[in-house]
Amino acid sequence: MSEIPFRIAATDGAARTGALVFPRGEIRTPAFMPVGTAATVKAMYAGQVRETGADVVLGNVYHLMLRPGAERVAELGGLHRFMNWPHPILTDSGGFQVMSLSSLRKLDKDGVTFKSHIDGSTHRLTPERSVEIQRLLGADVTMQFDECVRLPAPPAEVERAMRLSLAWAERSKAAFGTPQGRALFGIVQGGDAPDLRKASARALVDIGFDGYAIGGLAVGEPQHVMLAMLEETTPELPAGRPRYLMGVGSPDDLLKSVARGVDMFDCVMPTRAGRHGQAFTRFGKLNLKNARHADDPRPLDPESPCPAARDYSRAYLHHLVKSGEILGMMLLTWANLDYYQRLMEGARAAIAAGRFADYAAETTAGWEAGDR
Ligand SMILES: CNc1nc2c(CCNCc3ccccc3)c3nc(N)[nH]c(=O)c3cc2[nH]1
Repeated sequence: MSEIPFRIAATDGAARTGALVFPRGEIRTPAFMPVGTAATVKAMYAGQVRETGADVVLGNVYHLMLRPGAERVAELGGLHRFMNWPHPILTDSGGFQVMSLSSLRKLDKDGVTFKSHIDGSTHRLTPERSVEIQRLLGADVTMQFDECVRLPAPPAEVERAMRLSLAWAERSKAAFGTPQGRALFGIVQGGDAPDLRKASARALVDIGFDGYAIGGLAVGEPQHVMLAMLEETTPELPAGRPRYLMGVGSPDDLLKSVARGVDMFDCVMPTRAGRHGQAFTRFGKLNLKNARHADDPRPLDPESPCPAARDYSRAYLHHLVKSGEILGMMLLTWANLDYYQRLMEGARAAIAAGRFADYAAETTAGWEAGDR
C-alpha cells in the first residue's frame, strides 16, 4: 500500500478534514482541484491558480496523449516543468474523455480504440498504456483506467462496465508498480445500483489502492441519486484513505458531498462558467450577460480578498462579457476559482471546529438570500 500519508486532523459526522502529503507538497482536504485539460487551467497562469489556494491541478491522459504527446512532455521534463506547476498533479486516465470526446471508438475487454477529435488519427488506450502515459507525465496521483457509463443505463450494461473496470483496476495496479512518492487511485463504478456500488468498492479495497475515487456519477443523474450512491459507497471504503468524487460539482454538490465523507473534487464548472460570463459568489450565481448588471457599480463581492471579485464593477464585467473581451473570461475564471477555494477553506475550518452543519446551512442561506 501507499507510503503517501493521509493525515485526518478532525472529523464532524461523516465529514473529514486533513491532508495528503506528497514530496511536491500537501493537498489539504476537503480539496477542490481545478481542471487543467491541455496543461493549462484555462485563462489562468500557474502562479495565479496557486494564489487562489489550489494545492493540486488535474491533467488528462486523453488530451495530452493527442497533443503534444506523452513522450514529448516527458522529454521536456514532465508535466510539472512543462506547465510550470511545481505542486501535486492528478491525472485522469482517459477512458471517460474517450467516451465523451472522441468519435468512432471501439471498446473491447482489453481497452479502447478511438479516433482523435483533433485530427481523426487512430489511437488505443489500455490500462497499461494509460498508466505508462501518467508515468511519462509525472503524475503524483495516477487514476486507474476505467469505463464510465452514462445514466440512465440498463442494469446489465452498468454491471458489465463495473466488472470490466475491476479487471482494469487489477491491470492498472500491476502496471503501476510501487513508485516512490506516487499514489494510484481505484475508481468505484456501479451506476445507480447500490449492490453494484458496494460490490465494486469491496473488490477495489481487496485489490488495495492509495485512494478511492467514486466514478460513474455526475453523468446526468439527479443530485439526490448521486448523494444516495455516496451514502451506499463511502461506508465500504477505508476511513484512513482519501475519497475523490469525480467531476463534481456545484458549490451545493460540494457541501452535500463533504457531509457524506468525500475529500476531493474536480469540476470544469468554475472555469467553464467563468468563460461563459457566470460568476459564483456568496450571494449565489450571477449571469453577467444579464442586462440588469449594465449600470451596477458594485463589484461581485466588496468583501472578497480576490481582486477579480473586489476591484471591478458588475457593469464593467457585463461590458467585457457582452463585448467578448478576453479579460472578461480571465476575471470571472479567477473570481470563480477563488470562490471555490474559499468554499473548501471554510469547510476545512468548520469541520475542525465541529460546526460543518452550521457552515453548510449559513452558506446555503447566503445563496438563497440572493443579490444584495
Ligand atoms: C462531469 N462529470 C463527470 N466527470 C467524470 C470523470 C472525469 C473527471 N474530470 C477529469 C478531468 C481531468 C482533466 C481534464 C478534464 C477532466 C470521470 N473520470 C473517470 N476516469 N471515471 C469516471 O467514472 C468519471 C466520471 C465523471 N463524471
